[in-house]
Amino acid sequence: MSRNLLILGAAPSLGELRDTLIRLEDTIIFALIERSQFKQNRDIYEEGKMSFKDGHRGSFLSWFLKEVECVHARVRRYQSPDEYAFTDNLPEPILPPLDYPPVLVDPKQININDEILDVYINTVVPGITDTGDDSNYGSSATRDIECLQALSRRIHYGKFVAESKFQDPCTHDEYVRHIRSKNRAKLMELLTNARVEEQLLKRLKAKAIIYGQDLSTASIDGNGHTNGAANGATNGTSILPAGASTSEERVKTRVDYDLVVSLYRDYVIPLTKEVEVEYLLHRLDCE
Ligand SMILES: O=C(O)C(=O)C[C@]1(C(=O)O)C=C[C@@H](O)C=C1
Repeated sequence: MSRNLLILGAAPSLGELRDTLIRLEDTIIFALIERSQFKQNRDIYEEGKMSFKDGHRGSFLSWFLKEVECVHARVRRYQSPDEYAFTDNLPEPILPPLDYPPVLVDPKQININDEILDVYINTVVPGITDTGDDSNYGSSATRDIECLQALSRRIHYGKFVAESKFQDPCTHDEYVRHIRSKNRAKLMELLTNARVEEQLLKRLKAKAIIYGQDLSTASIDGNGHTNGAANGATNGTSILPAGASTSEERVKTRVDYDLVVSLYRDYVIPLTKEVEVEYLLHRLDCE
């Protein structure tokens, strides 16, 4: 069960924060599946490919992001300490501020959305889509924004995780020592939990296989179990498709599950850890 920041209070536990990270896995997998139905549509990411009547200079995606983020800023999305905008100079909210519990020290100082955008456009999109152009620019960019917002939220959640680890009496003094000596490597070592990462990647693969199945050609019995689906559907008890007997056999899913796993292994987890280290390095600035 995960609850939002207003309900979690001033000291969310590491368990509660990890629950949110687990729920965000679902959001990210479904967002990737949604984007993968459209072609790569490279032109939407390239500056100068389209001209804008309002004088915008930049890619179609950057135009769309700015418009969407302006609306979201007006309803105070970026006042939430776990929401980070990709564009600058956003308008003030039309709603009064909410009273978020002060969990983080200087919550908005670190924002690595430029890095996330770069990985997303140059690695994720080419990985999950077929090359080519199907003219679905608005639909593709809408899905891109959903993917980017979910990835950004997940990765910047590292600040909350870092704060919780910093507050833990068992490791507090060690964190303070490494922060004072600005020892990034030691901080990285201390905050890393290899077992949690390993479990996460296993769970993610299972989810990507299950959520990614195309059940449109499957016959489904009264208990919701699928039988002999053409496209990687399960036999009800196993996450493997009917006919696939070993975990080595490839399952055809709407988004390549190995790609989802490598996205997390090579980018999402390392970037979250980068945010954690950066946050910790500034943790004592105001004390
Ligand atoms: O759960 C944690 O302890 C985290 O710091 C989050 C996270 C992750 O990105 O999923 C990052 C570092 C740890 O090694 C394990 C997992």
